[in-house]
Amino acid sequence: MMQISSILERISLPVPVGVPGSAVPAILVGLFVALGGVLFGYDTGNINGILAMKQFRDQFSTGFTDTIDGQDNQPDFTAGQKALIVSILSAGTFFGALFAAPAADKIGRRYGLMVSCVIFIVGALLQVASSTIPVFAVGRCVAGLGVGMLSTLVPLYQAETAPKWIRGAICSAFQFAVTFGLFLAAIVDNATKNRTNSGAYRIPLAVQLAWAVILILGMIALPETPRYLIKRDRHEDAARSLARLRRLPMDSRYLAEIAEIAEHHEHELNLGGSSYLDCFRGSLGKRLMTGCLLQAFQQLTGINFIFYYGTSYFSSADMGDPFVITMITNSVNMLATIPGLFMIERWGRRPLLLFGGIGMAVSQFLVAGLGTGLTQSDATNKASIVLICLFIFFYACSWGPVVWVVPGEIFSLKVRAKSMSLSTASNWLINWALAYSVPYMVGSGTGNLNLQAKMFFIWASFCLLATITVWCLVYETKGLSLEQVDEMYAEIDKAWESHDFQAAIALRNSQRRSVNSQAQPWNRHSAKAPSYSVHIEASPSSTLEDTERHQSRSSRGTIIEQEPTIMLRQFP
Ligand SMILES: OC[C@H]1O[C@](O)(CO)[C@@H](O)[C@@H]1O
Repeated sequence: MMQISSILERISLPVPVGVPGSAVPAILVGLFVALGGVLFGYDTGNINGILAMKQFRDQFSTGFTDTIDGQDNQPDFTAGQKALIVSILSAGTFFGALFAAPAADKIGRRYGLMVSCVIFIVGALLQVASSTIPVFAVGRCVAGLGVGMLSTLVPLYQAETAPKWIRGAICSAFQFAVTFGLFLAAIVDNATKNRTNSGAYRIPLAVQLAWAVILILGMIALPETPRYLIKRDRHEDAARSLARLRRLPMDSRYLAEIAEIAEHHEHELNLGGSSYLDCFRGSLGKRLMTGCLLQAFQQLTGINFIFYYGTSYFSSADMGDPFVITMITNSVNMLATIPGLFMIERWGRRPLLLFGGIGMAVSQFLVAGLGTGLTQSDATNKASIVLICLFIFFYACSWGPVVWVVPGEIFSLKVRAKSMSLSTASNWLINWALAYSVPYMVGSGTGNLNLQAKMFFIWASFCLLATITVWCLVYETKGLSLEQVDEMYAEIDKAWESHDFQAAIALRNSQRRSVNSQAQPWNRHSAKAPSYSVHIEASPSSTLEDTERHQSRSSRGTIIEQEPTIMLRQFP
């Protein structure tokens, strides 16, 4: 950890001028918890290879046989058994995502993450120990609960600890970890598949325990998020946590950020409650719709058609060695996430989603056109594979990561965990529905639609719909603090005008920087670390008008904000 920290110190990060403290601890913390993404990717990815392993089929088959690799009467699973084994995980993840909110609000983001890992470990152990389908399925469902919780809690933890100027990249690291997990699962499955004992499937299943144990051990040392601590009225602990994350002394005047967050939270609570019902009201409802639609459309892009069913699709379409193609698609997926980490901070969330949506739609329309309009040849197959890789590229640098970033940024602290968990649950719901129905849509034979390459017309159309949704609903959150995002939703009615708010904030920040550069650090000579209590100069019934008292608007609608009256009172 120390070494990574000194390496990062040497890498010259383009830290904005005037940002106090160091970003390194928060970056390391954000990257570390992204390990939850490896668990996610590995767990969802390894079943593909395990189901195909001879040792696994011999052990778990209940008597159904099939012709496999040219050999008759091989033990196998019925379609129903396969559907159960594969989709039971998504059922667990869906409920896990929903359960994450009460856990995050009651015991905290940090303990919530630890509990998710413990649940995951129980599920993984059940799978390793199992020798029948029912026990294996229960193990997958329990592990799914853990993965579902993690997929809500990791982006939540990252969003609440990251400095605003690099929050997008840090939260995107979660998706990079997911793709790395998928890639690793393919490699481990391939490495053990020819073993002649139960190690063939038990080793890949046991490997996932390692990620969970490492995550728990790390979480023991990491801080709770300052925003959760504020939510629980533990302002002094919040200041301590922020001081650790920004490497600031406890007497730094920059810890006044705590008071700003607390004041803002108080203000938001005065505007309305924090129940599940409140998540659906007013601008919070609009934000929930944004989060849920983004997560749902991420699955409707058809990405898991490639990652869950790609192997069988490529072999049935006779496109070459399916294992090689799977390795290629996995590598493109992982590598193309890297430019996404930079683009999200350079371009912003909205342009990147629009770019990715259009790119995915065009490439998939072309795959569909090639697959249905022309007679299949070696050349058309190769062209299809290139276009599928292009689709994965557009997905991996945009919709893959951004969809985990935006929900972490758009919700008010009071309902953040609840709204994020509902958004994430939408992702898993559609994931499950597609995992279940796609085999019937592509498959041939009675009862199946035999759509084959026509499937890509469906995915491409969803990509177009997704792009329109982004245009109408997604506000640009790049560079804003989570509290400024709330202000933006209060001020700006139309998503496509959110850019104006960005410009106003940029102006305000540059004015602040010039003031800060002349100011003396608050309480610089204090020998003892002070304790804080937040004193807000507003009546309990304060509403939006209080905020507006501190703001004046120019005739063109630009907000010019004067400093709010926030006092950090020092305990004796
Ligand atoms: O990278 C592909 C993977 O990314 C996800 O969409 C999550 O963001 C998974 O459902 C998918 O398997």
